[in-house]
Amino acid sequence: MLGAGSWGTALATVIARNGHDAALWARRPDLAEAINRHRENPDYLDGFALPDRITATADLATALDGAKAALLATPSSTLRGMCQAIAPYIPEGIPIALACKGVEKRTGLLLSEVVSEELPGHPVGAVSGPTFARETALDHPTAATVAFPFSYADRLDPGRSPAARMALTLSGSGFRPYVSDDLVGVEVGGAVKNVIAIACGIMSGAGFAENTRAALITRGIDEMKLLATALGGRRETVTGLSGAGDLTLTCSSTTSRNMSLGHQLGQGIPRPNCFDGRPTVVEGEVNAISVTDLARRVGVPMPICETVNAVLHQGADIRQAFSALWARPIEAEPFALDLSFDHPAPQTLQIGGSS
Ligand SMILES: NC(=O)C1=CN([C@@H]2O[C@H](COP(=O)(O)OP(=O)(O)OC[C@H]3O[C@@H](n4cnc5c(N)ncnc54)[C@H](OP(=O)(O)O)[C@@H]3O)[C@@H](O)[C@H]2O)C=CC1
Ligand SMILES: O=C(CO)COP(=O)(O)O
Repeated sequence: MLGAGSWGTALATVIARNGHDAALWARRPDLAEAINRHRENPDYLDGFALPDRITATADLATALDGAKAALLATPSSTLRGMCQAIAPYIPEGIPIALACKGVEKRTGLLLSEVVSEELPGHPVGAVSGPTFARETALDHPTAATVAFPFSYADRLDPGRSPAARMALTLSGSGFRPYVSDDLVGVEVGGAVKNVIAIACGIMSGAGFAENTRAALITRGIDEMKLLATALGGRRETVTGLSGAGDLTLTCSSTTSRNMSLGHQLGQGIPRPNCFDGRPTVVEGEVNAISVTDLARRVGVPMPICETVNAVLHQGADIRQAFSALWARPIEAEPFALDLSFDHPAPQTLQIGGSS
C-alpha cells in the first residue's frame, strides 16, 4: 500500500484483517516508525488499533519487496511522481490498483493512463466506491468496485483475472467488493463525484436544503454519464457503487472533505481559513479544473462542474454563478439536443436570505 494517509491505512487494514501481509509505505520515516511502535496511525486514523500484519516503512524498496500487487493511495496530483519513484522497485508485471480518485491536471489523462504511461507492462485497475476511511477501518459494512480491463484470457477464466484476485484479497467480513471491466466508467465516477460534492456543499452552506442536494446529485450523475460514455465507459457503471454510490455518500455529510470545503465556502468562509487553515486533501478542488478541461476537450456539457470551477478558480461570485446554473435554458432529461426548444430566460434564483 503506497500512501499511509487515512485511505491507505484503512485499505491496508482490510487486507491485513483478511490474513495477508500488508506493507504500508509512508512518506515520512517518523510516521512509519510511530505506526510500527504504537500500532496505530496517529496522524490519520488515531485511536484505531492496526492489525499486526501491517508493517509500515518509508523505504519504497522494502515496501515493494516481494509484493504480489500494489495499491496507490496518495493524492491524485502526486500520482505521476509516485509512479516514477516506484519504477525501480516494483516487481515485474504485478497488478497496480488505484485507490486515489481524479484526472491528471496537466494532461487530462485518467489516472490509469498515467500509471500505464509510467509503468508499462502492469495490469492497471482501480478500487473505488462509497468508502469513508474510518468506517472502512472499523469494518462497517462497505461495498466498492474493483475494476480492471479484462483480457481475452481473463474472460475465459474470470476467477484468475486481476480484478477477481484483487477482489478476493479485499473481500472480508465488512468489505464487499464487486468486480467490473469498465475501468473508464469507474474512474470517471470517482473523479467527478468530488466536484459535485463541492457544489452540494456550497449550496448547503448558502442555506439551501434537501431539494437542492437531490437535484445536484441527480444532475451530477448525468454529467458523469456524459463524460464516461464520451471516453468509452458505460452508462450503467455510473449508476453503480463508484458513481451514484460514491456521489450519494460524498454529498450526504461534511464527513466528506469535498462537501465540507463547499459548505464552508457557501457560508462565506475564505478558502485560506477553511478547515481552520489545515492543509487537507480535497480532490474535487484540483479536479474541478481537470474534469472541466477534459469535458470541454471531448465536447461534453458539465454545467455543475463548470460552476464549481468558476467559483474555485476563476473568482466567480458564488451567488451569481449558482444563479446562472439554475437559470440555464430548459433541457431534456436525459440530455438530448433534439428536444431543445426556444423559450424566454427563466427568473434568476435568489441565493442567500432564503431560510
Ligand atoms: N479518506 C477517504 O475516505 C478516501 C480517500 N480516497 C482517496 O484516496 C486518496 C488519498 O486520500 P486520503 O488517504 O484520504 O488523504 P490523506 O490526507 O488522509 O493522506 C494523504 C497521504 O498522501 C501522502 N502524500 C501527500 N503528498 C504526497 C506526495 N507529494 N508524495 C507522496 N505522498 C504524499 C501523505 O503523506 P504525509 O502524511 O507525509 O503528508 C498521506 O500519507 C485521494 O485520492 C482520495 O480521494 C478514496 C476513498 C476514500
Ligand atoms: O472518496 C471518499 C469516500 O468514498 C472520501 O471523500 P472525501 O475525499 O470528500 O472525504
